[in-house]
Amino acid sequence: MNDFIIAPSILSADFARLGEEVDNVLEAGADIIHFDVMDNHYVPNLTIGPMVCKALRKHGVTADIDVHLMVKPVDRMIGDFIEAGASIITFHPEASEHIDRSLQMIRDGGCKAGLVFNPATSLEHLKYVMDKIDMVLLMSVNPGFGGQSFIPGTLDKLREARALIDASGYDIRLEVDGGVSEKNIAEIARAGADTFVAGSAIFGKDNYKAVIDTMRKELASVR
Ligand SMILES: O=C(CO)[C@H](O)[C@H](O)COP(=O)(O)O
Ligand SMILES: [Fe+2]
Repeated sequence: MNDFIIAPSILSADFARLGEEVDNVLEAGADIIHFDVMDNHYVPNLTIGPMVCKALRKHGVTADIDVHLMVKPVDRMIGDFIEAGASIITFHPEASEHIDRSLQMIRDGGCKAGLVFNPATSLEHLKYVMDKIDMVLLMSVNPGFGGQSFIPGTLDKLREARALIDASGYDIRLEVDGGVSEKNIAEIARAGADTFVAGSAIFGKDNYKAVIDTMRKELASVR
């Protein structure tokens, strides 16, 4: 995998041509696929579930599928997404009664596990589960919709999360999700992120490769 990972969010893809959209964005240079699951309960929107993940695998997608669960309760969906071929499963601490157990379920199922922090959610939980996570995902918008603006306070929070991860000594990726584009990706990387979710910035353009190439060029100026 690249040092920096670009993870297009299929939330902004054309759902009527999803397999083709995923093929195209991977062909254009994306590293992994970000898969947003919303339940109209934990967040005020409704998207796609494990059947769609399974269908993408059946379609021939071999890239990692990064499943971002915005559902409450979360445990039942963890099992279903493991079975559906997810590679990474992240969830919000507010959506689990037993965070440690939910993380363990994900790893026991052979997937990488991560916790997602909303813009106003403290990173406090992290220190108790550093040995059980592979990914920290910081939301840079309030979850539920694509196409929102990046919340600038996320940069300080990224620096805080980066310091905690580095001090832990564990191999944990730091992902950022919401309002990421070729315009701000370098600044976000300088704050400590290494994995970048981008939905509208990529799928909103005609030429996915041109956007991803520009993002890589911007990232190359950081490290
Ligand atoms: O989790 C999400 C929203 O809850 C999406 O992944 C995120 O919003 C990506 O979309 P965009 O890049 O357009 O902001
Ligand atoms: Fe997401």
